[in-house]
Amino acid sequence: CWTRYTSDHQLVSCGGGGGGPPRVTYVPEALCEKESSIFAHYESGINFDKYDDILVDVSGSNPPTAIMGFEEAALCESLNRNVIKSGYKKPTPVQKHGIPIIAAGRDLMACAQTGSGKTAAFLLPILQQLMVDGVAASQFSEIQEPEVIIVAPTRELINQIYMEARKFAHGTCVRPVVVYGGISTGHTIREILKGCNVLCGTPGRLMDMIGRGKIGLSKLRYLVLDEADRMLDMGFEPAMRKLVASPGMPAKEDRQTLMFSATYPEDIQKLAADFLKKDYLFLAVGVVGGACSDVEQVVVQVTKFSKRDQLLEILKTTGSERTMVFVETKRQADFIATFLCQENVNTTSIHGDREQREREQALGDFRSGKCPVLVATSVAARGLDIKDVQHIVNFDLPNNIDEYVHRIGRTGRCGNTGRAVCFFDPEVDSNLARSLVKVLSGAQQEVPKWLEEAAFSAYGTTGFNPGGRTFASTDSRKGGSFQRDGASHLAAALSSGADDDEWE
Ligand SMILES: Nc1ncnc2c1ncn2[C@@H]1O[C@H](COP(=O)(O)OP(=O)(O)OP(=O)(O)O)[C@@H](O)[C@H]1O
Repeated sequence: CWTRYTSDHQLVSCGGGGGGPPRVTYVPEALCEKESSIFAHYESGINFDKYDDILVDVSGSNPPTAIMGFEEAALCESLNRNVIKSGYKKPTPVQKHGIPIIAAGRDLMACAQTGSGKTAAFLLPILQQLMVDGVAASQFSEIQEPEVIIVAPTRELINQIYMEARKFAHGTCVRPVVVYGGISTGHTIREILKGCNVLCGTPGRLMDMIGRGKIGLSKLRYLVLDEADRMLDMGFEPAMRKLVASPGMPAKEDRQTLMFSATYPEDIQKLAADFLKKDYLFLAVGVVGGACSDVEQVVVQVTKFSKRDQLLEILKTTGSERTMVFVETKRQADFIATFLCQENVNTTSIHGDREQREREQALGDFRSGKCPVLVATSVAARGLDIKDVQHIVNFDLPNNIDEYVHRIGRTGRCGNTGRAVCFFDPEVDSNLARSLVKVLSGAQQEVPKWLEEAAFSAYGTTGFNPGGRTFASTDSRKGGSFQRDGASHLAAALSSGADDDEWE
């Protein structure tokens, strides 16, 4: 029997009649155990120290004092060694504040710009606590009871988080395991049964493993939702509610729940509070939902007929520099990738209709530079941390501004700079004009006159204040100050087409 999420976000099953989807037999290649591979990293960029100038706001009662350096985190020797080998010299703001908050046992909803180190902000204090408590190296058992569950919306992202957990836990007794769809279930189960302290998973496969009785929840102490706003919107909210209601899952008072993202629509924040203890802390680094200011954003007016030629023009100037081209549908991804290959541009593509083997191959070829152009749907918009991505092209605009912020955040990471070109077709994109102007001005980017005009004519002038800076503090418990325009986020999620493939 099988259950899965359809492209329109419904959980369906075979109804007991068997005859489900074809059996997945893909087993990813074994990981390289060499330290040079485990700790491979890229250098932080010239703007890394500018992180210190970003305004930070922590709301909620009695927040602990921030740390200024990793030494103040009092990490145990092995963790400290791994932090050094990872090339981390100084914590980023979300780490300075997030690490002591988590170490103090508090629930947390944290918002910080793309590429600013949110993953280590939750992994380090969790691993530190497991080490302090002497969590035993788990051994073979028919049921594993992890202390930590981390969930993320896409397969590639959860795999990346797993790789980070494996890196920081290197040489310790803590064993992370990753589970996600598209790979052999038998392989997944075998990996779990070898021992599992930190379970990283996409919701579908995670619930499957819990349902099969391979994962018990009674020892769970930490539940982490990365890309939390995505994990709680229309697509995943039912799965998250099912997860926290699973037999054995400690009540929210008895576990620590941690949420991280670069964007937090207010309606999602309100909903997220259901999963958190009443006294959770809200950490905002910079403007909630703001774009990374290390990314130069350029908006180009196009027509649907001129886009392909304009893309080719751009790719002529980028040469072998790594470029991600975002499109809206899987069909469009195939179409544009084929077009670019025909034009002799080394291109690969990633989207939800490709087999997992192909998706991993595509990402590998892009990472290695074999294919410097990756055409992607929103499945690659969030979280992916790829060295030397210098350019983003939004060939099609997404249907909500948060997705745009995540997409352009694939460049300009960790203090490095990047460039994002966005094609704006007034025929189809005018509903995004106003929020685009806000994001551009919020990140001190030039706003083209024609776009400002499009924003005015699309929405009228009432309350439209593109230059108005709104500071971070937008904890919804304070009433919030970040004005979202147009339809609510939930409506935006609902309106996403049937070709939307972000649900794993
Ligand atoms: N303190 C640090 N010093 C140097 N590099 C760091 C530090 N913290 C994180 N990094 C590196 O910065 C990069 C971005 O980190 P990470 O992927 O955690 O960002 P993020 O905030 O989760 O981004 P996104 O919102 O896109 O998911 C990674 O390569 C990570 O190893």
